[in-house]
Amino acid sequence: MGPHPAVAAIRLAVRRVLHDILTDHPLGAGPAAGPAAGPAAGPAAAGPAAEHPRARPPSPLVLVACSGGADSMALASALAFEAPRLGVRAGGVTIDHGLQSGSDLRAEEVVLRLRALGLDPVEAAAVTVGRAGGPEAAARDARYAALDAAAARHGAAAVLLGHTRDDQAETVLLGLARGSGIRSLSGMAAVSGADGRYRRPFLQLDRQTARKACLVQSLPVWDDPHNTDPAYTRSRLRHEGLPALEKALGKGVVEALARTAQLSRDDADALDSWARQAETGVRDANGRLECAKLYALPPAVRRRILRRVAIEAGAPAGALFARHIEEIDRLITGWRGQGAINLPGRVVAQRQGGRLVIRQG
Ligand SMILES: Nc1ncnc2c1ncn2[C@@H]1O[C@H](COP(=O)(O)OP(=O)(O)OP(=O)(O)O)[C@@H](O)[C@H]1O
Repeated sequence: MGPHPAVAAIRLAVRRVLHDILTDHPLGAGPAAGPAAGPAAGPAAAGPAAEHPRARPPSPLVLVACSGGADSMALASALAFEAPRLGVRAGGVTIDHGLQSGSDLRAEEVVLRLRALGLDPVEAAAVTVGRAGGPEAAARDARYAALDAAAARHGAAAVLLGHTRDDQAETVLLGLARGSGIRSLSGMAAVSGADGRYRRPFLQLDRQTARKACLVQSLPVWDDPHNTDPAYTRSRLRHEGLPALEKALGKGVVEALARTAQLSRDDADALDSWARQAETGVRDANGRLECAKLYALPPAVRRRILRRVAIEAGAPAGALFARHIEEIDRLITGWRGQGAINLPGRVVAQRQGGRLVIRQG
């Protein structure tokens, strides 16, 4: 008898991503690279193949970022199962955000659970969460910095994250509510970070499947109290917003929102590339932006150019909002002699003799 359908689904999702990682990995290691954690697989086996023609390259290491919650425990269990079959080493990292008393003990517990699955290396990393951008953003920044550091320390080829289709739907709704265009509707990418380090195998999988997979494998999971705390926007969306939408629009809404993310991502990528190409055509011989040529572009392309130029001039991307870009845009499309526009990062935009000048003041 095969595994439970939920377990089969999580394993298949992870297997696909491991295949992608092996294809991208410079060593191109596959099953032929030998046992996952055999003597030839560790760092000791590293070294120029030319010096040791018979030495095998080390098999790539894939880490799972695990909070101990159902999604990432399911992910860890599927990685532990699939990795050795594909000649991949599998490890895990849990981050202690230090936001609740006893979080260090919980992190130690997660380490034990990951080791029990057969993962190696496994570590807990403690971080200090700042305040910038609000509690959720600050925790996320600290977490990714620590995951980056762990990946670099262990020479990991990839870090797997347990975001599900439900998380993706929530992210799309949060983007929609920000009102800042299709890039913010495109949610989380299946592959992101430096050199495509972060992979999200469960983006097409629903949260219930991950939970079920933990249940049938008797994996203990930890429910983060933040996930149900109404003080957090995402938690309110998860427990009030999405259920209300499902009630009004039907069960398929989560799937539709996740599909919207993919479609929006493709559209946003295409528009970004159009804007990159169009930018050279709107500059004069001295490299200055010509207002008449900008005017002739579709608004979506023009606004992308304006945003890029403002960031290049020193405006911090996170502080540059749609209303800033609209104001610059009015220098092109609604010109009535208005004065200079102040942007974040002491950047100033003004129109001078048919040219748009954006620079740090
Ligand atoms: N403390 C942590 N340590 C390591 N990885 C984490 C931690 N918190 C989150 N992650 C990673 O980020 C992913 C998304 O986390 P988030 O808390 O947004 O979603 P979640 O649906 O509650 O996930 P989970 O059920 O795994 O906790 C997790 O699945 C995990 O891969």
